[in-house]
Amino acid sequence: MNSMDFDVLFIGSGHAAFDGAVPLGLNGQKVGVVEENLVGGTCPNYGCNAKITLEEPAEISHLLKQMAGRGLAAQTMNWHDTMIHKHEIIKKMPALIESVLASGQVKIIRGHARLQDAHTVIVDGQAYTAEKLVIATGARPHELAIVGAEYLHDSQDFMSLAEIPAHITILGGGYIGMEFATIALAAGAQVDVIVRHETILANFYQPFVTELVASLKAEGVRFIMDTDVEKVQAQGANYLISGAGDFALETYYVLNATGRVPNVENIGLDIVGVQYNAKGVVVDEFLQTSVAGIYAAGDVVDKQVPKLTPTAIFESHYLAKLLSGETTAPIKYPYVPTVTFTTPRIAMAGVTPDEAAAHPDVYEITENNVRDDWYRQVRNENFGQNILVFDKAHHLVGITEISDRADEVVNAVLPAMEFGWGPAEFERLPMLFPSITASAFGQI
Ligand SMILES: Cc1cc2nc3c(=O)[nH]c(=O)nc-3n(C[C@H](O)[C@H](O)[C@H](O)COP(=O)(O)OP(=O)(O)OC[C@H]3O[C@@H](n4cnc5c(N)ncnc54)[C@H](O)[C@@H]3O)c2cc1C
Ligand SMILES: NC(=O)c1ccc[n+]([C@@H]2O[C@H](COP(=O)([O-])OP(=O)(O)OC[C@H]3O[C@@H](n4cnc5c(N)ncnc54)[C@H](O)[C@@H]3O)[C@@H](O)[C@H]2O)c1
Repeated sequence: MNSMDFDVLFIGSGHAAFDGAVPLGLNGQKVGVVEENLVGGTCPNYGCNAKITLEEPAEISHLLKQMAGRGLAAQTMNWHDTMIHKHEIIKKMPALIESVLASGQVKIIRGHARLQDAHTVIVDGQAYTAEKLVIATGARPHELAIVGAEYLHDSQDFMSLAEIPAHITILGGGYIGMEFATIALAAGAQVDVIVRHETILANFYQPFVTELVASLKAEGVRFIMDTDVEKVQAQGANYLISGAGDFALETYYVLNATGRVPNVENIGLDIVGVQYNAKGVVVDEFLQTSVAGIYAAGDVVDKQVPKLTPTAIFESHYLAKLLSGETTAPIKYPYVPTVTFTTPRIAMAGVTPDEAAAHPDVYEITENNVRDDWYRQVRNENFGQNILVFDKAHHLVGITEISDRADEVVNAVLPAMEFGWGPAEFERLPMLFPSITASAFGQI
């Protein structure tokens, strides 16, 4: 009989924790999560779900613009009303996830957790013991060490704005920079994006990124490249951003979107001897840290796979199987898909066009112009290309697409990639017609 308070105790209650905590609890284990903020963590409350309730209205507004004169009229997104709608949906998230946790008899402990030893966590002075611990503390916005850093806002601040400022300046050309530029633009703001180097969305296929940037520019977004911001000064209700040389820009709002850093501080890692670095907690192929019995999952982990919700969920499910003895195998990541929720979208999974081009002996590449596909023309889409990568047995191993519905297309073909379907399997798949999936599979 285990005399500890818990069999497994998670620090954090985001996807890296709750997706695995519930099956462990349903399996009869004593499970707890410690949370110092909103239950559910970043993705539901301040990330994916929150963002998409703003991005989808932006996308609908974009679609109406595309269809203007074809039976519909263009309409700008009303920020104030969209925000009320977003709050109505998102404020329910913590209670929803609490009920999911309750379904697995998972105990929620509120407060800040700190490791005391390999089996003890202190939460606001109270000790809790556990056979196994999982560090799932996620990440937070990267802070820029510049003069006037106190005037910078992060993505969470932006998603709480009651009104959209007339002029927004975004620092960073990554996921948040591009997605929030798209949203602010649809709400009628003048948007400037300042990028430190010459590359935007560095992990994505650059010819498609060039098309996305050209589209945003055509809609009015200004990109200021190769510029290091050094100072932000308040000037009444405005801000003056200045940088190397004589760079100066006046704006009403500055969004810092220069990345996220893992939450490794103040949780007792040094006390217990858990190894970590600037990219996160170091784990082995079982997600076990340098201390036996302490594991880590999600954004806090230093890893090669993208730090995204699908990754956090996969890792959490893996740990549920490992810690309940259902598996003894190392983690084997699937193809992790990713998308920028911009208009148009760029989505990808698996082998990239660049990797494929570098290994012509292993891969074959097919390029498709999907914009001219009759079904995409129903929505008068302006963009649409994809690159499919096949192995020599003609199994799909990679896809990159730019189009309004690139996310749906990549999702549709993921099973084919993951389970190695070839032409024979596709022949056995009747698809709803017309549908974006049928359109995507037509190319394979
Ligand atoms: C604006 C934005 C948009 C995003 N959009 C997408 C998207 O569209 N698709 C996608 O796949 N990913 C997206 N992401 C990334 C995604 O949100 C993360 O990959 C995911 O939430 C990671 O989950 P996690 O459980 O590892 O961490 P988190 O969800 O961050 O959970 C960690 C939790 O631990 C708690 N915590 C930390 N330290 C302690 C402590 N000492 N004691 C107690 N509690 C503690 C925190 O309060 C937090 O609730 C987005 C991120 C942001 C910021
Ligand atoms: N659609 C999605 O899946 C999605 C959406 C939003 C966020 N996310 C997750 O959240 C993370 C954070 O997003 P993000 O856009 O903040 O990060 P990011 O890593 O995608 O982009 C950061 C940007 O900031 C720049 N930068 C970094 N340091 C800088 C500095 N000191 N000065 C100026 N520029 C600097 C980088 O060059 C890059 O352009 C993402 O990496 C991703 O894991 C995912």
